[in-house]
Amino acid sequence: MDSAAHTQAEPHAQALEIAVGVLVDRQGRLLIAQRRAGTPGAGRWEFPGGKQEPGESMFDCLARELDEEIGVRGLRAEPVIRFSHAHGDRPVRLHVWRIDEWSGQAQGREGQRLEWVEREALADYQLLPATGAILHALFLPDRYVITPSMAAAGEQAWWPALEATLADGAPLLRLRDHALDDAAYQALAARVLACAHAHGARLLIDRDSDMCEALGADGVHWPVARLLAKGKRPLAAHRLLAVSAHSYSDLKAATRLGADFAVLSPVAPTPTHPGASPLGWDGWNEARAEHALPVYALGGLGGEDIATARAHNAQGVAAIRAFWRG
Ligand SMILES: Nc1nc2c([nH]c(=O)n2[C@@H]2O[C@H](COP(=O)(O)OP(=O)(O)OP(=O)(O)O)[C@@H](O)[C@H]2O)c(=O)[nH]1
Ligand SMILES: [Mg+2]
Repeated sequence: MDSAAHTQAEPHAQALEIAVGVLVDRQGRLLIAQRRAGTPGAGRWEFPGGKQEPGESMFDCLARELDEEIGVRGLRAEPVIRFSHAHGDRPVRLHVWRIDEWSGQAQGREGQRLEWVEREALADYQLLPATGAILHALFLPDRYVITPSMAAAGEQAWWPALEATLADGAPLLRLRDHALDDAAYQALAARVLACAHAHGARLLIDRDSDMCEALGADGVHWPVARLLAKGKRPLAAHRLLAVSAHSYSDLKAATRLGADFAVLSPVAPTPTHPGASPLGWDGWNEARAEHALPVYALGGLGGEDIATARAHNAQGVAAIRAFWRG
């Protein structure tokens, strides 16, 4: 079993527990702080936060650290993601919150520099490793829509359903149609992309990165085996690389090879994959573990499962039928 292997190989018990707070102001800018000389990662930029003290809950730790480091209190905070990664000689487990309301004016109380930065401008800063996972978790939606094949739905019905799905507020889509050859898929994807962008939605395609570039699509979605065969991230950093995973080791490979997010399935039985045995939430938890990337739960789930999914450290729910307005 993957999960047993992981417990033996990576003893998370030794990880330092860290609360991290991302303050977001009314203009959508994020607060970053520069690590001081003499601390690990000096000079790099981070989101404020720090180590849990004995007897303290993670939220109390967040509140204390933000008060100590930047002088803000009265946090209204939403959990965003929890993940572990090796930082220096010790693994750290980051518990990340998004904070939209607080009292007091943020100031560097330990002599550190602070800056309010627009998301797009963060690329100009030397951030701590794994900040990418935090940013994706902050800005990816809680639903990921996978399109049904056009042949199954019928072309007449498919296009109005796409429009209705987009109008319903589907910010992220994957165009899944394995029956089409590359030329037909590319022609379809060009049209779908225009619709998606007209609604401010992003579209990932199932094909190679050259097609993604040629179309100007927002990224690609691959099975993990395809990424393993490629051996490295196939895309520029500004495009999204999504990966389909079914186990702890799939997610580990996806993380190592630079995926931006993953979809882990199946949670529950689903008619589209009748042979697959469901993970259930316990199995999902074990496989999701604390990989440093956002992971959607997929398989027999819908909008009503988003809260449960988020409580299991999921980014949200991915679905075909539940989100398609066909
Ligand atoms: N605050 C923060 N720490 C992070 C992030 N990412 C990340 O790997 N870390 C790591 O998590 C640990 C945070 O501990 P810290 O040095 O801030 O601890 P602290 O505030 O309690 O400081 P202290 O040890 O001076 O009391 C560091 O090893 C840091 O490199 C992040 O985005 N924000
Ligand atoms: Mg700190």
